[in-house]
Amino acid sequence: PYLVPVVILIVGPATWVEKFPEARGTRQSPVDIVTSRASSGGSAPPLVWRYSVNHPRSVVNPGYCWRVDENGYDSELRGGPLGSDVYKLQQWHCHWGSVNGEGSEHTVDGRAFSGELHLVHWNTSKYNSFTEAAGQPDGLAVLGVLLMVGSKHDELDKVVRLLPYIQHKGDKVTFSEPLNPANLLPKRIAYWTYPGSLTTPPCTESVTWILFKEPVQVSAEQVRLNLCYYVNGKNV
Ligand SMILES: CC[C@H](C)CCC(=O)Nc1ccc(S(N)(=O)=O)cc1
Ligand SMILES: [Zn+2]
Repeated sequence: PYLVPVVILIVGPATWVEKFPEARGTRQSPVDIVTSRASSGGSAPPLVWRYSVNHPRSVVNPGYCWRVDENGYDSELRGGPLGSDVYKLQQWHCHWGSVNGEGSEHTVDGRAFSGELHLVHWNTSKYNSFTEAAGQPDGLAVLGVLLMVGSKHDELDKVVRLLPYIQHKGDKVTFSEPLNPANLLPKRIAYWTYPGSLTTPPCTESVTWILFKEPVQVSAEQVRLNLCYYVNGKNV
C-alpha cells in the first residue's frame, strides 16, 4: 500500500507560543474555575466602580468579537484585589465563540457559558497609558461577566442592535445613546479573582482577573445576532 501523506495543520492557541512566548507562561488565561478549590475572600475591601454614561462610544469589529472603546472618558475601578491602585475602563468586548453557544472563555467546574463579556481596565495609579500598563504584571484588571440565555438584556442591546452595521473586520459605528457599563454587571457582585493574562495574543501576563459568579441573562435572539456576525473570528 502507498504511504498517505499526513499533514497536521496546527491552528489556534496551540500555535500562539511560536509567535508569542508569553503564551508559554505560568499565569495564562482563561482557566477553569474549580469552585471547591477557591479560597474565601477573607478581608478584601469591597470592589467599587464608577463609569461615565453620557458620552459617545464606538463599536468596532476587530475580527474576533465586537469591542466598545471608551475613548478615554472618565471611569474608576478600585478595591477588591486591586490594592490601593485606581484602574480606568479602556474598552469592553464580548466572546461568543463556537456555534453550539458554548462561547465563554472561562469555565466554572468544567461548564462553559453562552458567552463572556470583558471590561478591560488599566492601572492609572502606576502607568501612563493602556499600552504601557498592558505589559506590566499589575497593569490590567478585567471584569468578566458570564452570559447565559434567558431574558433580553436591554443595556447590551444598545450594542447588539448595531452589529448588522459592523459585519466586516475593521468596521466601526459610533453611537451617542447614553449607556452605563455598570448595567452590564450582575446584581450580586460576588466574584472569583486570580492573576492571569490576556486570553488572546500577545497573551501578556498583565491581568488581574475578576470573574463575577452570577451569570447575566441575554436573550436567545441576542446570542443568535452575535453568532451571526462572527463565529470563531470569521464573519458569516
Ligand atoms: C499592547 C496592548 C494590548 C496587547 C493591545 C491589544 C489588546 O488590548 N488586547 C487584548 C485586550 C483584552 C483581552 S482579554 N480577552 O480581555 O483578555 C485580550 C487581548
Ligand atoms: Zn476578552
